[in-house]
Amino acid sequence: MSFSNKVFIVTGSARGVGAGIAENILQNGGRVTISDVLNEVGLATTDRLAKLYGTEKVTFIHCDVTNQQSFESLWSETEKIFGSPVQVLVNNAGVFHNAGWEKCIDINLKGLMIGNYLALDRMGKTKGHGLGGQVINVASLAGFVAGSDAISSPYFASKAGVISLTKSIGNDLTLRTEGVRVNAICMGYTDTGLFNKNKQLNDQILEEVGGTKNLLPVSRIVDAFQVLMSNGKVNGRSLCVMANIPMWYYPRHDRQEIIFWACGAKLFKRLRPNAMVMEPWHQAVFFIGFQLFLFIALQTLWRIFF
Ligand SMILES: NC(=O)C1=CN([C@@H]2O[C@H](COP(=O)(O)OP(=O)(O)OC[C@H]3O[C@@H](n4cnc5c(N)ncnc54)[C@H](O)[C@@H]3O)[C@@H](O)[C@H]2O)C=CC1
Ligand SMILES: CCCCCC(=O)/C=C/[C@H]1C=CC(=O)[C@@H]1CCCCCCC(=O)O
Repeated sequence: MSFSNKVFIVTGSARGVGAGIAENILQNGGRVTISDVLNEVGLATTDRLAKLYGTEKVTFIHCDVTNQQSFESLWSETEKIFGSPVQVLVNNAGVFHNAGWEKCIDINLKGLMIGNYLALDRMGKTKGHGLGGQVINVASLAGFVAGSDAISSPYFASKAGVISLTKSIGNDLTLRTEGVRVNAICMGYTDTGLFNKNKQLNDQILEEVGGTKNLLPVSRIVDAFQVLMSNGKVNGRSLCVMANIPMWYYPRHDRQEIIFWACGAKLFKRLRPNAMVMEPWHQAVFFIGFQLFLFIALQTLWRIFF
């Protein structure tokens, strides 16, 4: 997809996934601000990319995403340097739980909230340049599942928050009134530099996923970014990326699931009028029963019509 001079901001892009996305933007003719708290690494990445794609296409601005003022000046400086409005924000900056739980929540969730609201303010029709735009939040599959210990729980909780934020802020009303779409990328373990830093964690993760062949290369996250950029319609969705299988969209409206279980609880009330709670094993029986019912109903229909 050609980005023909479109202006992008990618947070936490000194290295890893963010740097991969920034390079892809340049390869496709866009202009990008690389931003990070790591000045030295950020400047080195920017230098390397400037040599390949032109100094007028890429710049580095220091930004700590947890700081509103820092984020605001990142946005204003970018527009000043490139002389055009920002049209896409990639909220990629993130840390893992080893940074400490408060930092993890601050950077992964609060930082993204600052970014999302700022994007609505600056790109939206109400207060901003009015051209609309896109926000891509880098979440994780960790946002859908449970971690296996208390230590990693802030990371899982922060990413669940990002998925929820994406669903809620990426709603039809906001899209109509502001012209801004908000989606997320939820990937599994990805082979960024990080994997060489902590041998114990590396070994644990590699065992969990079944070897390096099941780690995602950064290029697959770049592909996911391209998918979201080329799809002009999706909003509030999480694009899930796992190794060796196609990507898929997690639906925004998980109301169906709530309705399913509410129907289950209603039926359960008929069987056990005084029960206060439908226990997990009741739910399992209901779920299996429902599948059986569907199977028998479909078989009967098949027999009638064919
Ligand atoms: N590597 C993996 O297995 C996975 C990573 N992710 C997510 O992908 C994103 C990128 O991660 P990686 O590239 O793997 O890690 P990374 O550590 O290479 O890159 C993250 C960048 O964010 C920057 N950063 C940290 N705190 C910041 C702050 N307050 N303000 C601005 N920048 C800040 C770091 O300096 C770093 O350059 C993160 O949000 C991470 O949670 C999601 C799923 C899997
Ligand atoms: C199905 C979970 C996918 C998680 C993908 C992800 O975001 C991974 C990030 C990890 C890379 C290095 C880390 O420190 C991150 C978190 C690792 C959590 C592992 C903890 C073990 C567990 O609770 O399962």
